[in-house]
Amino acid sequence: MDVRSLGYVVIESTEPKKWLEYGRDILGLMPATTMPDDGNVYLRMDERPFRFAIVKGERDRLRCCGWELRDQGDFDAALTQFAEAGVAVTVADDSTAKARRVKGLASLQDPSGNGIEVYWGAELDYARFVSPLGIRGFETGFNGDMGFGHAVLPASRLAETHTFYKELMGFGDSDYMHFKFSPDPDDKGQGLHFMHVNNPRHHSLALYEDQENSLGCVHLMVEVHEVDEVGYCLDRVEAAGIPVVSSLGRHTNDHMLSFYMATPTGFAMEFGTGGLKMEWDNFTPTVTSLPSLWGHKFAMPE
Ligand SMILES: Cc1ccc(O)c(O)c1CC[C@@H]1C(=O)CC[C@]2(C)C(=O)CC[C@@H]12
Ligand SMILES: [Fe+2]
Repeated sequence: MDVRSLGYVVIESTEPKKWLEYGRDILGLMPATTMPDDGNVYLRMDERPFRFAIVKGERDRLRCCGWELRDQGDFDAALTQFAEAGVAVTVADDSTAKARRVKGLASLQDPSGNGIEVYWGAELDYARFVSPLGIRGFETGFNGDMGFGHAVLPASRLAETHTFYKELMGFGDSDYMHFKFSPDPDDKGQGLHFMHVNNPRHHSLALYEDQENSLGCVHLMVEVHEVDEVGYCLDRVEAAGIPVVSSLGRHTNDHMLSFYMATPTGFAMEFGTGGLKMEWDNFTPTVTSLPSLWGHKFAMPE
């Protein structure tokens, strides 16, 4: 499978309006102008009609990640591969695909129960992207082909889930880390697989060994072009009294300069700049022992 990018996320929210305010006033995302007035919140960051869809529901959680395929041929081939692997897939009807602004759409789950959508034929929205906070744009590549950023998902079955993305969905390994927060010898710690798809972003997905997470997400990351935009965002977060989950720092593996904040859903949002653009042809996956070169003081996991 040749997954091109992490196209969007769908977030289930008891109060989508909170995400409208958070997305617009803190992140500087643009409320979509071309999406239906269906009570859901759609937020833009580039020429894609939306990157965040927030749908009203019973729970507060990440519902799924939307992974982009190149064309109908790749999409049909993916459906065949899922079927051969015995993975249950629901192919969306036309009106559901239209609601995502794509030509073809299917949904499934990874072995840890994280929601996945695969799609092809993404529509572009050429209504000019204007950040309500004057951000000059987000780092998403040409026509958004680097995806909106990355997602770190909980994986109660880490090894099986990693194999699923690697062997079935064709993701590549970027880096692996292992964390151990307690000296207890019975505590095996937690693994963290960083994985890339077919674009230069260092990782579009990370899988964090985690039994507890009921939010369906550890964090999402968005990237801006300029370091000052990270600083301005940090000022907005502090002024709004939003918890800073991790202080400013620079990651070892992708060189991202970022901080993390709470979102209305409870998982974190990483806001960063300066991530590496990788060439994968001659890349050998790494194992890294430290999350950051400097900074990134995390509020200890609850
Ligand atoms: C280590 C790292 C490299 C690149 C990233 O984009 C990135 O988000 C991270 C940090 C990931 C990781 C996390 O999200 C959950 C809380 C973790 C385990 C920590 O407490 C340190 C590293 C954190
Ligand atoms: Fe991250």
